[in-house]
Amino acid sequence: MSVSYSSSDGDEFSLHTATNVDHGPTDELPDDDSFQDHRPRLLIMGLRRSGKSSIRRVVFHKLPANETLYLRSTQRLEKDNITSFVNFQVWDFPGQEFPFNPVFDVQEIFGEYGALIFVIDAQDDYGEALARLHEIMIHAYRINSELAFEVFIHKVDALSDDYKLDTQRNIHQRTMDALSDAELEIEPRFHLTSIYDHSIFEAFSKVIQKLIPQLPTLENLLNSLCATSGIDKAFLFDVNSKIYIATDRAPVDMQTYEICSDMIDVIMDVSEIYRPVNEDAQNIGGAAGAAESTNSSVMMDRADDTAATIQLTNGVVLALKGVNRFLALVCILRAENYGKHGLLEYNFQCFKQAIAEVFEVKRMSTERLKQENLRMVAEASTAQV
Ligand SMILES: Nc1nc2c(ncn2[C@@H]2O[C@H](COP(=O)(O)OP(=O)(O)OP(=O)(O)O)[C@@H](O)[C@H]2O)c(=O)[nH]1
Repeated sequence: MSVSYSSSDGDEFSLHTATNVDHGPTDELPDDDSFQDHRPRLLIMGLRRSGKSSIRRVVFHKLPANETLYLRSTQRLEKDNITSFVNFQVWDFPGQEFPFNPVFDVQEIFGEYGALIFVIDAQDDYGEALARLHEIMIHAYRINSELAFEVFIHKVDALSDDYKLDTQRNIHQRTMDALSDAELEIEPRFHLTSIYDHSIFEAFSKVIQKLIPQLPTLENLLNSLCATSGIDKAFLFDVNSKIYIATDRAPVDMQTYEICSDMIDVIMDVSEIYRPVNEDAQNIGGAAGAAESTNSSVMMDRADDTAATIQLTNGVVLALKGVNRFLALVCILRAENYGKHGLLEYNFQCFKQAIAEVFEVKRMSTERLKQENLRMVAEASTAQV
């Protein structure tokens, strides 16, 4: 296997880790609090010990899966602001609380655009969890019919393939029966997940994709890129979380996804080792912070110029290209197609430019919305005077 890296700004390795407790504001969205509260929201709910905090820590905080054994039970609502190509919030709701208790403001919890992820421990008797799921869905739908409902049938790592499918079928059937009894036309999605493999990242990818209005445009761009460059499969990854936000139309098979996702880890690890010495010096303080923080994340500063290729012994080439601070394209292609390097590079630059334009349109519409809000507030206060 051969590995090569390049970066046009002179850094040989420009991917590196950084600590970022709140994941920080971005240039892409205005960062005043009133505005951030309207980020799309992922609500994670489920019974106690079903695995909610483990999922949040593994996906968004890079906690190794086996360290979740030592997590304490969540006592109060925990919120993460995730800053990436789109900003969103993740709310971890304590398992012992019922969200429709009068102490909670249900409008605040369920009123925002986003998804409700309900986690069911598939290793346990899930009767009680199902009853809770149905109750929450029925109530939440009446508050916000736009909410997407996602059911994670979790901890499936210890289950046989047959048992997994039986469990999924059973949970699906019972849920659809409960919804039809309540005369609601909700279409929840069901995902088999575990923090011990890539399934949890794949499930989150699907959840997030549903919340991205630009998804069809991104998919079309990826389709064109693959068709014109001889690429067999391409994923557009959010590098921090390893969630893929879009892929081309070729079916996703787990092995391809895993190898592309692992490539990001390999490049991160190698670039961490070979990070320039002066960056090490700057980051000594940061390293101490990283040890204390559970919320360290991997950032691709200056990553728009990052490129890496890995050639496997079977002739397949994995290519990674940084698209912007948050996104990287990882694709699989045959060695003979990778040989047409100029064509590939040209097409990739066109792709990158198109992505920048897609997000620029979004930034401008967000900016316009913000100006409109400010104008309305100003008008209201003038009217009061
Ligand atoms: N085998 C297996 N165990 C898991 C998985 N995910 C989480 N766990 C374990 O499940 C236990 C409970 O996980 P938590 O994340 O604390 O559960 P929680 O739902 O946040 O619990 P509360 O905070 O009490 O609501 C921990 O021991 C985790 O290691 C998984 O995918 N597979």
